[in-house]
Amino acid sequence: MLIEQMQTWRHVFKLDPNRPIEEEMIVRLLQSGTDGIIVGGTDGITYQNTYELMRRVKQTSLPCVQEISNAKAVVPGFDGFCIPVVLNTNDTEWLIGAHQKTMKEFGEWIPWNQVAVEGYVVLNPEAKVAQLTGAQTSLTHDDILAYAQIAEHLFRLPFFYLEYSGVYGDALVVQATANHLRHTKLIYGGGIRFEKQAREMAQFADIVVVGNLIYDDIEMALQTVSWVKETKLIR
Ligand SMILES: CC(C)=CCC/C(C)=C/CC/C(C)=C/CC/C(C)=C/CC/C(C)=C/CC/C(C)=C/CC/C(C)=C/COP(=O)(O)OP(=O)(O)O
Ligand SMILES: O=P(O)(O)OC[C@@H](O)CO
Ligand SMILES: [Mg+2]
Repeated sequence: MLIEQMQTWRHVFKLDPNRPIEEEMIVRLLQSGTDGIIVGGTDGITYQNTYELMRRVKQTSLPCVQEISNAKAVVPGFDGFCIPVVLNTNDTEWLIGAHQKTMKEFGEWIPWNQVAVEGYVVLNPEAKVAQLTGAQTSLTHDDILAYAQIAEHLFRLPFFYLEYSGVYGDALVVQATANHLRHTKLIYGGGIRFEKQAREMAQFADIVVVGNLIYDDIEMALQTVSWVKETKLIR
Protein backbone atom coordinates (compact mmCIF):
# COMPACT_ATOMS: atom_id res chain seq x y z
CA MET A 1 0.00 0.00 0.00
CA LEU A 2 1.26 3.43 -0.91
CA ILE A 3 1.63 6.36 1.48
CA GLU A 4 -0.68 8.36 -0.78
CA GLN A 5 -3.47 5.90 0.01
CA MET A 6 -2.94 6.28 3.77
CA GLN A 7 -3.08 10.03 3.35
CA THR A 8 -6.71 9.75 2.26
CA TRP A 9 -7.79 7.98 5.47
CA ARG A 10 -10.26 9.66 7.86
CA HIS A 11 -10.74 6.98 10.52
CA VAL A 12 -8.51 4.18 11.71
CA PHE A 13 -8.59 1.62 14.51
CA LYS A 14 -5.36 0.88 16.39
CA LEU A 15 -5.04 -2.66 17.73
CA ASP A 16 -2.46 -3.58 20.35
CA PRO A 17 -0.74 -6.97 19.86
CA ASN A 18 -0.23 -7.05 23.63
CA ARG A 19 -3.97 -7.13 24.37
CA PRO A 20 -6.32 -10.07 23.83
CA ILE A 21 -9.23 -9.57 21.47
CA GLU A 22 -12.05 -11.91 20.48
CA GLU A 23 -12.45 -13.06 16.89
CA GLU A 24 -15.97 -11.66 16.68
CA MET A 25 -14.69 -8.21 17.59
CA ILE A 26 -12.04 -8.36 14.87
CA VAL A 27 -14.65 -9.31 12.28
CA ARG A 28 -16.88 -6.41 13.35
CA LEU A 29 -13.96 -3.95 13.14
CA LEU A 30 -13.08 -5.18 9.65
CA GLN A 31 -16.70 -4.69 8.52
CA SER A 32 -17.13 -1.32 10.27
CA GLY A 33 -16.34 0.94 7.32
CA THR A 34 -13.09 2.19 8.86
CA ASP A 35 -10.31 3.07 6.44
CA GLY A 36 -7.65 0.88 7.96
CA ILE A 37 -6.17 -0.94 10.90
CA ILE A 38 -2.92 0.04 12.60
CA VAL A 39 -1.25 -2.71 14.60
CA GLY A 40 1.05 -1.35 17.29
CA GLY A 41 1.66 -0.45 20.89
CA THR A 42 4.40 0.65 23.23
CA ASP A 43 4.99 -2.25 25.60
CA GLY A 44 5.05 -6.03 25.31
CA ILE A 45 5.26 -5.98 21.53
CA THR A 46 6.90 -9.13 20.13
CA TYR A 47 7.29 -10.75 16.73
CA GLN A 48 4.99 -13.55 17.86
CA ASN A 49 2.06 -11.44 19.12
CA THR A 50 2.35 -9.06 16.15
CA TYR A 51 2.42 -11.92 13.63
CA GLU A 52 -0.57 -13.55 15.31
CA LEU A 53 -2.62 -10.33 15.21
CA MET A 54 -1.60 -9.64 11.59
CA ARG A 55 -2.79 -13.11 10.59
CA ARG A 56 -6.15 -12.45 12.23
CA VAL A 57 -6.73 -8.97 10.78
CA LYS A 58 -5.65 -9.81 7.24
CA GLN A 59 -8.87 -11.63 6.38
CA THR A 60 -10.25 -8.93 4.06
CA SER A 61 -8.87 -6.31 1.69
CA LEU A 62 -8.98 -3.63 4.43
CA PRO A 63 -5.49 -2.06 4.61
CA CYS A 64 -3.53 -3.13 7.64
CA VAL A 65 -0.28 -1.42 8.62
CA GLN A 66 2.26 -2.08 11.32
CA GLU A 67 3.41 0.83 13.48
CA ILE A 68 6.92 -0.21 14.43
CA SER A 69 7.95 0.35 18.04
CA ASN A 70 10.41 -2.51 18.39
CA ALA A 71 12.79 -3.56 15.64
CA LYS A 72 12.66 -7.20 16.79
CA ALA A 73 8.92 -7.27 16.13
CA VAL A 74 8.94 -6.21 12.47
CA VAL A 75 6.67 -8.61 10.57
CA PRO A 76 6.84 -8.79 6.76
CA GLY A 77 3.37 -9.17 5.27
CA PHE A 78 1.66 -5.98 6.38
CA ASP A 79 0.32 -3.67 3.67
CA GLY A 80 2.46 -0.85 5.02
CA PHE A 81 4.73 0.26 7.84
CA CYS A 82 4.47 3.43 9.95
CA ILE A 83 7.68 4.58 11.57
CA PRO A 84 7.22 6.90 14.56
CA VAL A 85 9.81 9.56 15.31
CA VAL A 86 9.17 11.36 18.60
CA LEU A 87 9.83 15.05 18.02
CA ASN A 88 9.34 16.26 21.62
CA THR A 89 11.98 14.14 23.32
CA ASN A 90 15.53 14.91 24.33
CA ASP A 91 16.40 11.21 24.12
CA THR A 92 17.83 10.78 20.64
CA GLU A 93 17.09 7.04 20.77
CA TRP A 94 13.43 7.76 19.89
CA LEU A 95 14.19 10.47 17.37
CA ILE A 96 16.85 8.74 15.32
CA GLY A 97 18.82 6.15 17.36
CA ALA A 98 16.50 3.14 17.13
CA HIS A 99 15.93 3.99 13.51
CA GLN A 100 19.63 4.02 12.66
CA LYS A 101 20.16 0.66 14.37
CA THR A 102 17.21 -0.86 12.53
CA MET A 103 18.45 0.55 9.24
CA LYS A 104 21.82 -1.17 9.75
CA GLU A 105 19.99 -4.46 10.20
CA PHE A 106 17.19 -4.24 7.61
CA GLY A 107 18.42 -1.46 5.27
CA GLU A 108 18.57 -3.42 2.05
CA TRP A 109 15.26 -5.28 2.63
CA ILE A 110 13.01 -2.30 3.30
CA PRO A 111 10.10 -1.86 0.85
CA TRP A 112 10.37 1.93 0.78
CA ASN A 113 7.16 2.59 -1.10
CA GLN A 114 5.27 0.94 1.78
CA VAL A 115 6.91 3.02 4.52
CA ALA A 116 5.52 6.23 6.05
CA VAL A 117 7.16 8.33 8.77
CA GLU A 118 4.99 9.84 11.51
CA GLY A 119 6.30 12.86 13.42
CA TYR A 120 4.90 12.28 16.92
CA VAL A 121 4.28 14.90 19.55
CA VAL A 122 3.33 13.02 22.72
CA LEU A 123 1.19 15.10 25.06
CA ASN A 124 -0.13 12.86 27.87
CA PRO A 125 2.65 12.59 30.47
CA GLU A 126 1.00 9.49 32.01
CA ALA A 127 0.99 7.51 28.76
CA LYS A 128 3.41 4.62 28.45
CA VAL A 129 4.75 6.10 25.25
CA ALA A 130 5.57 9.37 27.06
CA GLN A 131 7.37 7.54 29.83
CA LEU A 132 9.31 5.25 27.51
CA THR A 133 10.49 8.06 25.25
CA GLY A 134 11.01 10.78 27.87
CA ALA A 135 8.62 13.04 26.01
CA GLN A 136 8.64 16.69 27.11
CA THR A 137 4.91 17.13 27.48
CA SER A 138 4.75 20.58 29.12
CA LEU A 139 4.47 22.45 25.89
CA THR A 140 2.81 25.73 24.95
CA HIS A 141 0.63 25.98 21.88
CA ASP A 142 3.49 27.76 20.14
CA ASP A 143 5.89 24.93 21.00
CA ILE A 144 3.52 22.42 19.40
CA LEU A 145 2.98 24.58 16.31
CA ALA A 146 6.74 24.85 15.88
CA TYR A 147 6.98 21.04 15.85
CA ALA A 148 4.21 20.93 13.25
CA GLN A 149 6.13 23.35 11.06
CA ILE A 150 9.30 21.28 11.44
CA ALA A 151 7.35 18.21 10.35
CA GLU A 152 5.93 19.94 7.30
CA HIS A 153 8.66 22.29 6.14
CA LEU A 154 11.99 20.95 7.43
CA PHE A 155 11.43 17.20 7.41
CA ARG A 156 8.55 17.16 4.89
CA LEU A 157 6.90 14.30 6.73
CA PRO A 158 3.71 12.76 5.34
CA PHE A 159 2.14 12.61 8.84
CA PHE A 160 2.17 14.68 12.05
CA TYR A 161 0.66 12.80 15.01
CA LEU A 162 -0.79 14.59 18.05
CA GLU A 163 -0.67 11.70 20.52
CA TYR A 164 -2.72 12.01 23.71
CA SER A 165 -2.90 8.20 24.16
CA GLY A 166 -5.34 7.40 27.00
CA VAL A 167 -6.78 10.89 27.51
CA TYR A 168 -8.92 13.21 25.44
CA GLY A 169 -6.84 16.05 24.06
CA ASP A 170 -7.10 19.81 23.69
CA ALA A 171 -9.27 20.62 20.69
CA LEU A 172 -7.81 24.13 20.46
CA VAL A 173 -4.35 22.62 20.00
CA VAL A 174 -5.63 20.27 17.32
CA GLN A 175 -7.44 23.10 15.54
CA ALA A 176 -4.43 25.44 15.62
CA THR A 177 -2.14 22.65 14.42
CA ALA A 178 -4.48 21.83 11.56
CA ASN A 179 -4.39 25.46 10.49
CA HIS A 180 -0.60 25.32 10.26
CA LEU A 181 -0.40 22.21 8.06
CA ARG A 182 -1.03 22.12 4.33
CA HIS A 183 0.68 19.05 2.94
CA THR A 184 1.49 17.00 6.03
CA LYS A 185 -1.59 15.10 7.23
CA LEU A 186 -2.62 15.60 10.84
CA ILE A 187 -3.32 12.45 12.86
CA TYR A 188 -5.14 12.80 16.18
CA GLY A 189 -5.27 10.00 18.75
CA GLY A 190 -6.31 9.88 22.38
CA GLY A 191 -9.25 9.18 24.62
CA ILE A 192 -12.07 9.21 22.09
CA ARG A 193 -15.08 7.69 23.88
CA PHE A 194 -18.13 9.75 22.96
CA GLU A 195 -19.83 11.10 19.85
CA LYS A 196 -19.10 14.72 20.73
CA GLN A 197 -15.39 13.96 21.05
CA ALA A 198 -15.14 12.01 17.79
CA ARG A 199 -16.96 14.75 15.89
CA GLU A 200 -14.96 17.54 17.52
CA MET A 201 -11.54 16.13 16.63
CA ALA A 202 -12.71 15.03 13.17
CA GLN A 203 -13.38 18.69 12.30
CA PHE A 204 -9.66 19.43 12.57
CA ALA A 205 -7.63 16.23 12.22
CA ASP A 206 -7.33 14.58 8.83
CA ILE A 207 -7.18 11.17 10.49
CA VAL A 208 -8.74 10.16 13.82
CA VAL A 209 -7.36 7.11 15.62
CA VAL A 210 -9.48 5.04 18.01
CA GLY A 211 -7.57 2.65 20.28
CA ASN A 212 -8.57 1.87 23.86
CA LEU A 213 -12.30 2.23 23.23
CA ILE A 214 -12.17 -0.95 21.12
CA TYR A 215 -11.34 -2.91 24.25
CA ASP A 216 -13.56 -0.91 26.64
CA ASP A 217 -16.78 -0.53 24.64
CA ILE A 218 -16.84 -2.15 21.21
CA GLU A 219 -20.33 -0.83 20.38
CA MET A 220 -19.24 2.78 20.90
CA ALA A 221 -15.96 2.13 19.08
CA LEU A 222 -17.82 0.91 16.00
CA GLN A 223 -19.98 4.02 15.97
CA THR A 224 -16.93 6.31 15.87
CA VAL A 225 -16.49 5.36 12.21
CA SER A 226 -19.64 7.15 11.07
CA TRP A 227 -19.21 9.99 13.57
CA VAL A 228 -15.80 10.75 12.09
CA LYS A 229 -16.72 10.17 8.47
CA GLU A 230 -19.87 12.28 8.62
CA THR A 231 -17.88 15.24 9.94
CA LYS A 232 -16.55 17.78 7.45
CA LEU A 233 -13.00 18.99 7.87
CA ILE A 234 -12.81 22.70 8.73
CA ARG A 235 -9.72 24.47 7.41
C1 LIG B 1 11.64 -6.93 5.63
C2 LIG B 1 10.69 -5.86 5.94
C3 LIG B 1 9.28 -6.01 5.55
C4 LIG B 1 11.13 -4.81 6.58
C5 LIG B 1 10.33 -3.66 6.90
C6 LIG B 1 10.99 -3.03 8.04
C7 LIG B 1 10.88 -1.60 8.07
C8 LIG B 1 9.76 -0.91 7.41
C9 LIG B 1 11.82 -0.96 8.73
C10 LIG B 1 11.85 0.48 8.85
C11 LIG B 1 13.13 0.87 9.46
C12 LIG B 1 12.96 1.71 10.67
C13 LIG B 1 13.61 3.03 10.60
C14 LIG B 1 12.28 1.26 11.74
C15 LIG B 1 12.09 2.00 13.03
C16 LIG B 1 12.61 1.23 14.19
C17 LIG B 1 12.17 1.72 15.53
C18 LIG B 1 12.12 0.71 16.60
C19 LIG B 1 11.87 3.01 15.77
C20 LIG B 1 11.43 3.56 17.09
C21 LIG B 1 10.00 3.98 17.05
C22 LIG B 1 9.55 4.68 18.32
C23 LIG B 1 9.87 6.12 18.45
C24 LIG B 1 8.91 3.99 19.29
C25 LIG B 1 8.50 4.55 20.57
C26 LIG B 1 7.10 4.14 20.99
C27 LIG B 1 6.03 4.63 20.06
C28 LIG B 1 6.09 5.99 19.49
C29 LIG B 1 5.02 3.78 19.78
C30 LIG B 1 3.91 4.11 18.87
C31 LIG B 1 2.70 3.33 19.23
C32 LIG B 1 1.83 3.87 20.30
C33 LIG B 1 2.06 5.17 20.92
C34 LIG B 1 0.79 3.12 20.65
C35 LIG B 1 -0.15 3.47 21.74
O1 LIG B 1 -0.43 2.31 22.39
P1 LIG B 1 0.11 2.01 23.85
O2 LIG B 1 1.16 2.97 24.24
O3 LIG B 1 0.50 0.58 23.85
O4 LIG B 1 -1.18 2.32 24.67
P2 LIG B 1 -1.79 1.59 25.93
O5 LIG B 1 -1.09 2.16 27.11
O6 LIG B 1 -3.22 2.00 25.88
O7 LIG B 1 -1.56 0.13 25.75
O1 LIG C 1 -6.02 4.46 22.81
P1 LIG C 1 -6.52 5.86 22.59
O2 LIG C 1 -6.53 6.70 23.81
O3 LIG C 1 -7.81 5.85 21.83
O4 LIG C 1 -5.45 6.55 21.61
C1 LIG C 1 -5.36 6.13 20.29
C2 LIG C 1 -3.94 6.19 19.77
O5 LIG C 1 -3.54 7.51 19.53
C3 LIG C 1 -2.94 5.48 20.62
O6 LIG C 1 -1.70 5.47 19.97
MG1 LIG D 1 -0.26 -1.12 24.77
